[in-house]
Order: sequence, then C-alpha cells, then structure tokens
Amino acid sequence: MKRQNDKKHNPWLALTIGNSRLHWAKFSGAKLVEAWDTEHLGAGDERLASGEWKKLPLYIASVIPSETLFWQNFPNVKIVNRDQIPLKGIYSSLGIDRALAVLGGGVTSGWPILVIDGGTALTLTGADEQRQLIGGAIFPGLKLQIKSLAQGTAALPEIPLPDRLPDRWALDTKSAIQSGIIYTVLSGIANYMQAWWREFPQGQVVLTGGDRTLLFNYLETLFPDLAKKTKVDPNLIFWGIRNLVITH
Ligand SMILES: Nc1ncnc2c1ncn2[C@@H]1O[C@H](COP(=O)(O)OP(=O)(O)OP(=O)(O)O)[C@@H](O)[C@H]1O
Ligand SMILES: CC(C)(CO)[C@@H](O)C(=O)NCCC(=O)O
Ligand SMILES: [K+]
Repeated sequence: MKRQNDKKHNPWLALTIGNSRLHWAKFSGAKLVEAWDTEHLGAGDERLASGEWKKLPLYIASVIPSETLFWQNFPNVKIVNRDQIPLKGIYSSLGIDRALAVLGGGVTSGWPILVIDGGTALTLTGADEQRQLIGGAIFPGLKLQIKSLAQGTAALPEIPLPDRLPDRWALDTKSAIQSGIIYTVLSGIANYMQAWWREFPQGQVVLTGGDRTLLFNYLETLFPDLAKKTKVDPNLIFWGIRNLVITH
C-alpha cells in the first residue's frame, strides 16, 4: 500500500463498512480530526459525494463485499486487504475489521492484545507479543440476539436494552429478555477475559464497537475487577488503518 508522509498533515478519509452501518473518520496526517457513522444508504455519504472531499484519499475496510464494489467507483479509493495487515497467522476468512481492530489496539495499547468488538456480531480477537494471531470467537451481538428472539417467536417483542445492569431475576417479559441476554453475554465475556489474563497476565483488553459503552457499564457493575483492567476505545479500526497509511 502506498504510504503518505505524516509530517505533511495531508487530509485523508477512512471508511469501515460494518454489517449495520458505515463508520467514517477524517484524518489530518496521523491526527483523527472527526469520526461519524452513517446508515447504509447505497447513495453514499453526502459530504463525500459533493465538494473537495471527493478528491481525498479514501481507505476502505469492508466486511460486505457487495458494498466494496459500490465505493470502488470513487476517484481516490484504496481498499484495505487482509494481506496488508502486519499480523502473523491470519486465516484466509478472518474479518478485515477484526484484523484491523487488533492491530489498532496493539499499536495504541500494546501487545499482547485482546479486542472485544460489540458490533452486529460480538467478536473477540487476540494477538500475542510477536503480533501472532492467537484466535478468538464470534457470537451474535446484543441487538441481534434481541432481534432473533423477536423474529423466531410469536410472543416475544423487540425490546430496548437498559443503560445500567438490570435485575437478574425478572418478573416481566421485557426484563426477562434483558436479563437473559445481558447476564449470559457478560458472564461469557468475563470467562474469556479470565482465560486471556491467565495466559497473558500482562495482556491488554480493549472494548470497541457500537455496544462498547453498554457492555462496559454492565461489566463495571457485575465484574468490577475485570472492568478496572479493561479499556474502551471506539476507534480501534481507524488506528489499524492509520498504521497502514502513515509512515512512522
Ligand atoms: N445508531 C445506531 N445504529 C445501529 N446500531 C447502534 C446504534 N447505536 C448503537 N448501536 C449498537 O451498535 C451495535 C452495532 O455495532 P457497530 O455499529 O459497531 O456494528 P457494525 O457497524 O455492524 O459493525 P460490525 O459489522 O463490524 O459488527 C448494535 O448491537 C447496536 O446495539
Ligand atoms: C464477524 C464479523 C461479521 C464481525 O464484523 C466480521 O469480522 C466477519 O465477517 N468475519 C469473517 C469471519 C471471521 O472473522 O472468522
Ligand atoms: K464490529
């Protein structure tokens, strides 16, 4: 990938295409100036479609191949691929978002690094001090669990999630769904964290993705000792892309 010189403060854009929405960042050299999310419109981001932004270098990391094709028509697009990621042991179908988030977490927080991405899918991805992929796990994210219950049953409604940890023992349907999803997801995550720190006592753990704040709030109440050692950073994938783009 063509690198650009950090010192010039050249503007550039990063776009992450996730399963629920698009995540954008505007950089000036190595500095993240602004980050924002948009829906999957098909028509693209309005700010990009008009004006001088259209000419900026746009680095795209996508987990949806059909969407990548659409953006390829823009004038200065560079697609980020798995083989550009400086990590060892990447498998051929590993999500580019997971590879970039673990790289971005490692270069900002240090190695070994475990990234927990609370997105459409909830993923865990670890890499060791040698930047070797340890592996991870994938399961349905919070919203997807709620949706799948509502879609697969007659009586269960699609409910919102509370900002704070609810009671474990629920006496109505809404609270029962909230409890079931939140307590099982959090004990699952805690179990992975404990296994991670047994193997890598000096390892980092960073939470990212659209559900990071909710997950961290629940974690703080249920597992305060684990929460104390856990960082939250919404921009891991962008730090990963920056690491590929900027010469140090
Ligand atoms: N405005 C929003 N739109 C969609 N999801 C949101 C929003 N705000 C918070 N979320 C939460 O974010 C989660 C989706 O996370 P994120 O936006 O990181 O996913 P994504 O873009 O689809 O990425 P990926 O495909 O990599 O999981 C959902 O579970 C949802 O609860
Ligand atoms: C798991 C998701 C959907 C998370 O966004 C994405 O990283 C993906 O499509 N991954 C491919 C499968 C894998 O990472 O093993
Ligand atoms: K994600």
